[in-house]
Amino acid sequence: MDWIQSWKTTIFSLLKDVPVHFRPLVASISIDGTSATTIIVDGTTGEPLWRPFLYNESCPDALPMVKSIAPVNHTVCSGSSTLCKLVSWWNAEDSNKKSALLLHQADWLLWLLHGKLGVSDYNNALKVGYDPEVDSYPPWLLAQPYSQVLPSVTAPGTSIGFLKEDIRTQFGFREDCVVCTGTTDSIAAFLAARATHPGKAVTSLGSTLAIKLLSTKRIEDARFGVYSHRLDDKWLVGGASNTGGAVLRELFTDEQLDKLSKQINPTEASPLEYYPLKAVGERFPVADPNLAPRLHPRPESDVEYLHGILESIARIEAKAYSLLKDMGATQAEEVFTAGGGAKNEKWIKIRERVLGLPVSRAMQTEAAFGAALLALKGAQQSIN
Ligand SMILES: Nc1ncnc2c1ncn2[C@@H]1O[C@H](COP(=O)(O)OP(=O)(O)O)[C@@H](O)[C@H]1O
Ligand SMILES: O=C(CO)[C@H](O)[C@H](O)COP(=O)(O)O
Repeated sequence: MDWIQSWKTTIFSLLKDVPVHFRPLVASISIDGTSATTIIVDGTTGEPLWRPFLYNESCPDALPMVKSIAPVNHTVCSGSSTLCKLVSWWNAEDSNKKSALLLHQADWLLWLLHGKLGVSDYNNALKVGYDPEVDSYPPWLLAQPYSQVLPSVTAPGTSIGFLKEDIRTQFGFREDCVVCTGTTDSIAAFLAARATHPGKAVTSLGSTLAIKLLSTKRIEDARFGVYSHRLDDKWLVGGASNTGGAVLRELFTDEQLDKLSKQINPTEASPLEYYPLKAVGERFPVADPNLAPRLHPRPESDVEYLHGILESIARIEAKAYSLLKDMGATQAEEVFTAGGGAKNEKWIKIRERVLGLPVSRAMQTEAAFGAALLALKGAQQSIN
């Protein structure tokens, strides 16, 4: 799969999808990307020097070196962190090091639109080691030879520059349309839900299960895959599990999910205990690269099977919130749901029972809505 080409094709086809009469009204653009999806590019041309490292790829070869330089249990101390990907590339590659530049997926796509290489945001940069609290890369990271490839970092939703002239004229966007720094996919989903008070949380039930709880306290512990993203003056505490919709999609079509779910009685607990994963390895609430998927025994009834899987995913979610509480985060009091799983009303009822918290579908379940809110913020800053 040529990921780079497919992402590029997608971004331009999305621009084409904007109705022609709306294009002159677009004041700003921002993008959210999959967190820790990492692209090493040539710092002059922006062309990738290597295939992209996807968010769920692990680079265990780099872990001992990363652990030897980073503080104990820092977020980068996980095989799938952006820093492990960078170190793994750095150790394997002999040429091109001098001209290399690291970008996250959102940074690279935004670059296609604004043309200024080397800009990121403090959400995407968290997993490469950026410290959003002091707003800089830490000294232990800057002391490394590969620190030269790190991008500059600004707050999400900061205007970077105008939409490139050739794109603007080709598609008919306005002259002063600005392109703003973005964020990660699950933070965008949190923003879309418009949850602004500590204690409010968003669970994104997309391909994976990502949890974000608004907290006044920052928590980070790689032993459990827990980290905190900065959200203005507060913290989005949470993590991402490898369980989620991608496992469901391997077993059922979306139509089957819809039909079978309708037959589930959500008030009854399923006795089936699974750990639904697509492959070996879990990140949160247990960080265990060797955790095996558990999807057996499979009952004859598909309704019972799906009930067991949805209930098991809900148990993982409950364990995650309970872990955050034990670690001192602001206590979760309400959970909004985003992503493709948010439309499943029966699952919401199951989760409400298992979590012991009010659970509802977010008003906006698309992460893209959160990215649009960041674009709005950037546009407002440009005007002021
Ligand atoms: N009715 C449903 N109940 C539960 N999950 C669903 C349902 N319909 C779709 N899904 C899941 O939603 C996922 C897609 O959600 P989406 O937010 O688009 O994912 P991504 O994280 O890839 O952007 C699929 O993996 C699919 O299994
Ligand atoms: O698994 C994911 C990719 O779909 C999660 O959304 C992602 O890992 C969450 O990361 P972050 O908390 O940095 O946004």
